[in-house]
Amino acid sequence: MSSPLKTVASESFLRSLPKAELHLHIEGSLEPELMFELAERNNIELPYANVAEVKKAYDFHNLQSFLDIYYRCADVLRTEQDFYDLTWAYLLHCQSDGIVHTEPFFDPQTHTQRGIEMGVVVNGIARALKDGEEKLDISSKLILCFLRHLSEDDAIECLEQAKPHLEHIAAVGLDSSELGHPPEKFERVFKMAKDLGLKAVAHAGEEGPPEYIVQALDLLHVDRIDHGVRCSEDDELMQRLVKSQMPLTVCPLSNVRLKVYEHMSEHNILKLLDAGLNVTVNSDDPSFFGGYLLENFTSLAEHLNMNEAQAVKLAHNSINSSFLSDEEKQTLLAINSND
Ligand SMILES: Nc1ncnc2[nH]cnc12
Ligand SMILES: [Zn+2]
Repeated sequence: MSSPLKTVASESFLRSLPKAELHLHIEGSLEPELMFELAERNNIELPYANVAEVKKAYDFHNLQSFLDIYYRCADVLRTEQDFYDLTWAYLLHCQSDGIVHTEPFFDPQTHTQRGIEMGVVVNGIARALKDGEEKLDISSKLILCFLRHLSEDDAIECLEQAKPHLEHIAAVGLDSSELGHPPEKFERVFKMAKDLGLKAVAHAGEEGPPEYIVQALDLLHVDRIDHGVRCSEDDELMQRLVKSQMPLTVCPLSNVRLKVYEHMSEHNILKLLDAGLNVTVNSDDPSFFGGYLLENFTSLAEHLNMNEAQAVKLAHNSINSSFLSDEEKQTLLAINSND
């Protein structure tokens, strides 16, 4: 039997496992301290007096109550250097958590709608990711997400604006308010993205029903499902996910903070793993949800009695489910087995 990880040693063991992060909104890694720094730099008045007040406001009752604050906070991001600083700060967290590869999301429409050009956003993030590769040995692929509360025509325009920057973009994704905005709304734009050679992912089954997961698979032809935890309500879908080994990028702390589950002890991630699904652990919006990747892992050890074998499997799944080449995956997995 694999030993449980509920010991002081668990954190250093979990840190030492090479891991990939596949579900991280770069705007969701904006720490309140950096938010105040950028507000001052850009002469912006924030609706909060200090960091403590910001943290007090991070008391969410569902996805929408979070998104309302999240989009407001992103207003401090104005220049290429702001996007660089945001991304670099996240990469330093990757380094301390043992993340060897990351595939961050960014939400261009949140910025272009405010008059910030696509190039400012992409170039700032991409420059930091390049430095991450060169200085921290952390590889990366960038994912452009469409905001699903906006129209498909807006998403098509966003894809058009991204065309000069495709050398920096590996995939498209779909995020924001899920209920009432099913994947079928974005069938055309996902087809256009795939025709450009991009991979595809979509948030589905976070707050939305299992049917949204089925639509993401059948209509958007995604390569991964983001969240997907509500798949457990549909036996046929569960069997399909096991058979296809479609990756699910699960975000435990996020799900508890947004009340998908009342408490971590109720989370289904290890049940999905033990049922044979290809699940991974991710932090989603770590600055808003109280923890980066390592804290998501330690929380599973603490509240769900995750054992060593489960932790190793989750870490392997993350690397295997990335958009790296098979050869690159093997190199990272070899670090694992040499430990
Ligand atoms: N958890 C989440 N779900 C949907 N959209 C998001 N944008 C940022 N975080 C998100
Ligand atoms: Zn997300």
